[in-house]
Parts: sequence; structure tokens; C-alpha cells
Amino acid sequence: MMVDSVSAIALGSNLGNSLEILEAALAVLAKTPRVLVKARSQWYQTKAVGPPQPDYLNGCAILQTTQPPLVLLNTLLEIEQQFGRVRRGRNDPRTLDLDVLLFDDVVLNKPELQIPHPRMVERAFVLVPLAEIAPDWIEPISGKAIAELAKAVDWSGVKKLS
Ligand SMILES: Nc1ncnc2c1ncn2[C@@H]1O[C@H](COP(=O)(O)OP(=O)(O)OP(=O)(O)O)[C@@H](O)[C@H]1O
Ligand SMILES: Nc1nc2c(c(=O)[nH]1)N=C(CO)CN2
Repeated sequence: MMVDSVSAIALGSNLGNSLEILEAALAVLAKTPRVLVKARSQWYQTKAVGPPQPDYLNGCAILQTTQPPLVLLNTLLEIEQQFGRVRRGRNDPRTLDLDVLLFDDVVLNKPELQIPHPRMVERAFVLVPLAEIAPDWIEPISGKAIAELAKAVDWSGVKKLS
């Protein structure tokens, strides 16, 4: 029997027409077999974390899926490629970045997939949009709710797209 799981994902873009790319990526996800888009946050304009580069647009979505974690990761990587992401170094500008943040209460530590996303708890550009749509979800490593984690980070680089 296939059991549905719930996953939180992060979307980001800082190259090209980011708003169009992010909307199109969500549309592709919504048409993907065995994936339902249950909720989506607003888009946020965020100061780039890491080396100097253009601001990002970031947002989050909640998916219901029967795809296991590694299959979902592959789905996301395929969509990234569809939107022309050229992989350079970590933290380089990108047309589309899709990350798995949470997957039920799974903790996974494979080289190709870490869940929860190890850097999510320190990233306002993830926690602020995620708190909009999943404030009560407990991040299983810290044991803290997303709303609580969001309160603990600096929101100054994150503003709702008007
Ligand atoms: N939770 C996860 N979500 C997405 N990719 C992950 C995750 N955990 C590990 N990875 C691996 O990370 C690889 C590189 O990801 P990517 O280039 O998007 O990193 P990044 O976005 O530059 O950095 P960051 O992970 O800090 O956001 C992916 O190919 C994937 O195998
Ligand atoms: N504001 C912001 N900064 C980043 C982002 C991102 O999505 N938004 N992604 C990064 C690498 O994944 C590095 N820095």
C-alpha cells in the first residue's frame, strides 16, 4: 500500500525572471504524478546569504506525495534542470533552486539527501515563508516548531514581495 507523506520544500531564484520561473516550477510540480501541492507561501525578496550576489526570491510549499524521499529529490532536481539551472559552486546564483526541507518526521543523513535540510534552522529566507504555511511543524532535530525557529532568526533581509 502506498502511504501519503507530507513534505516541505524551499524554492529560490536569483537569475532571470525569478517570479515567472518560481511560478512555473510550482505549476510543473502541481502536474507531477503522485505529487499534490497542498499549500504555498507568498514570495519574499531576500538578501543573498553568502558571497555577494543579487537578491533572491524565496518561498516554500507543502506537498503531499507518495514519492519516497529520494524519488522526490529526483523530481526536484529534474525540475531545476528543466529551468536551465547550471550547476557551478555552492551558493552561486541560480535560476532555480529546490530543496527538500522536511519529510514527515524523517531524519535522513545520506550524502545525496539530508533531511531535515541541515541549514534550514538558520535561514530566515526559509523559515519566514515556511512559518506562513507550517508554523506548527516540529523540526525533528531541534524539536522546535517552525514558528519558534522563525522567531529566533534575523528577519531584516527578508521582505514580502508587494
Ligand atoms: N535536503 C536536500 N534538498 C535538496 N538537495 C539536497 C538535500 N540534501 C542534500 N542535497 C544534495 O545537495 C546537492 C547540491 O544541492 P545544491 O547545489 O542545491 O546546494 P546549494 O543550494 O548550493 O546549497 P544549500 O544546500 O545550502 O541550499 C543536491 O544535488 C542534493 O543531492
Ligand atoms: N537569500 C538567499 N540566499 C541564499 C539562497 C537563497 O535561496 N536565498 N540560497 C543559497 C544556496 O542555496 C545561498 N544563499
